[in-house]
Formats: sequence, structure tokens, C-alpha cells
Amino acid sequence: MIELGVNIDHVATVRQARRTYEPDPVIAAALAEQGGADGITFHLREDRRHIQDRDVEVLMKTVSVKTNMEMACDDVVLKIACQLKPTWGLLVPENRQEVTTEGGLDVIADSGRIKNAIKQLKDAGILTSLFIDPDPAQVHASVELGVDAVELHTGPYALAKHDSVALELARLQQAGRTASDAGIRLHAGHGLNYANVRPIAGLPNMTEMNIGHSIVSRAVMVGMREAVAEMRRILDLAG
Ligand SMILES: CC(=O)[C@@H](O)[C@H](O)COP(=O)(O)O
Ligand SMILES: NCC(=O)COP(=O)(O)O
Repeated sequence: MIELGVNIDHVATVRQARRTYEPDPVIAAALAEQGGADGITFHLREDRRHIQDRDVEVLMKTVSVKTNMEMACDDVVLKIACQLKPTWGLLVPENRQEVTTEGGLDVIADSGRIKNAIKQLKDAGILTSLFIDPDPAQVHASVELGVDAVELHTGPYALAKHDSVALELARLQQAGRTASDAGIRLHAGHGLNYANVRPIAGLPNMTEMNIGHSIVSRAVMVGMREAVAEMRRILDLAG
């Protein structure tokens, strides 16, 4: 069965629009669990545009399923992660101008900084994953750094139109095979939704999918518990 990590960042985006107290991502996480989430994912960005330090502290006390904290290789955020000890730490690239995560980490070019972040997380007993483009060379570089998983960036696939969808899916299939052959746990995420998720769920050895924006968007209409349950049903049919 494919594990569903529900990313609640954009519940916090709505709250931060007014710098107020609601909607609370902590309550959203509890409802996501009731809807069938296997994990709760949250991204403590350097710019704190959505998830706040308070959210991470309370989530770590209230979430009863796996916790997956996303972060850049930023010393301040890494220190918070090592103090709070989420189940997983997913290292992602960040820049202040981005609307959302644009590409995967360049594990080859940035191996020193990434290696140091991995060591900090591992020393704190946190499982480590790298958010990478579906590129076999990046998969191999990730394996070299001794991480527990790679999360393939499905953004280009999600944005693809017409016949480029097949091309992007082929890239993900090849990178997925590389990860499986290397014996590393395979995750996927970014831009996945109720219409495009099944081919990704069908990739061999796909173990976990982290999905947020589309579930939160659906939750605005039907509620978080039902939005998660709907995605859960799709994954159960696919996996
Ligand atoms: C890495 C990834 O694709 C997401 O998990 C990330 O959280 C996106 O960043 P925003 O949540 O800021 O859009
Ligand atoms: N790592 C991907 C994630 O957590 C959710 O990304 P998205 O579904 O919000 O694009």
C-alpha cells in the first residue's frame, strides 16, 4: 500500500494571509489523520511564508502518524529539526523569490552542504530524504550520501501538456528504476492531484507520495477529512 503524506503548508498560507490564528494547520493535520493520512508533511521555510515555528512545535506534540519536516540546508531550521526530531527530514532547495519549490536539489554540485545537513539529521536520529529531479545521476549522488530515501520532483510531470506528459513520466520511471536498483526508498511529490496521481502511484516500488496543495484546495470545498479520504481511495486503487 502506498503511504500518503499530507502536506498542510497551504492551510497555513490561508492563515498567514491575515496573520491571524485560523485556519490552524495543527487541526488540519488531525483531520487529515482521520481521513487516512499515513504521514503529515510540513515545510518550515527560511522565509516563514506559511508554516511557523509554533506550528512545528505543536505538530510534533499532536501528530500520531509519521512526521515529515521539509527544510532547506539552513542552520537555524536544521537546529529546530534536530531539537524536535520528526520521523523524516526532507531536504529541499529554497529561494525567496520562488512561488513554490522550483527544482530538485543539485546533489552533485552542492554535495558538501547537503552532506553536512544529512549528518546533522542522522545524528539526531531522523530519517533523511532528498528532493531531487528525476535524474539517475542525482539518484546515484543521493545514494552516495547515504540517505534513507529520495523524493522525485513530479512538478514538471504535473505541469506537462499533451505528449510531453509521456516524456516526463518516462523520466520518472527511469529515475524510479535507478532508485529501486540502488535499493533506496522511493518517494514522489509536488503538484500531484486527483487527476494526475495514479500513473505516479503505479511506478514500481513507489512507497510514499507527499501531496499538499491539491488536497488543501479540495479541502476548502469538502473539508480536510473528506479531501484526504478521496485521495486515499485513489491511491488504494492504484497501489
Ligand atoms: C518540496 C515540495 O514540493 C513541497 O513539499 C514544498 O513544500 C513546496 O513549497 P511550498 O509549500 O512553499 O509551496
Ligand atoms: N514534497 C511535496 C509535498 O510535500 C507537497 O507538494 P504539493 O502537493 O503541495 O505541490
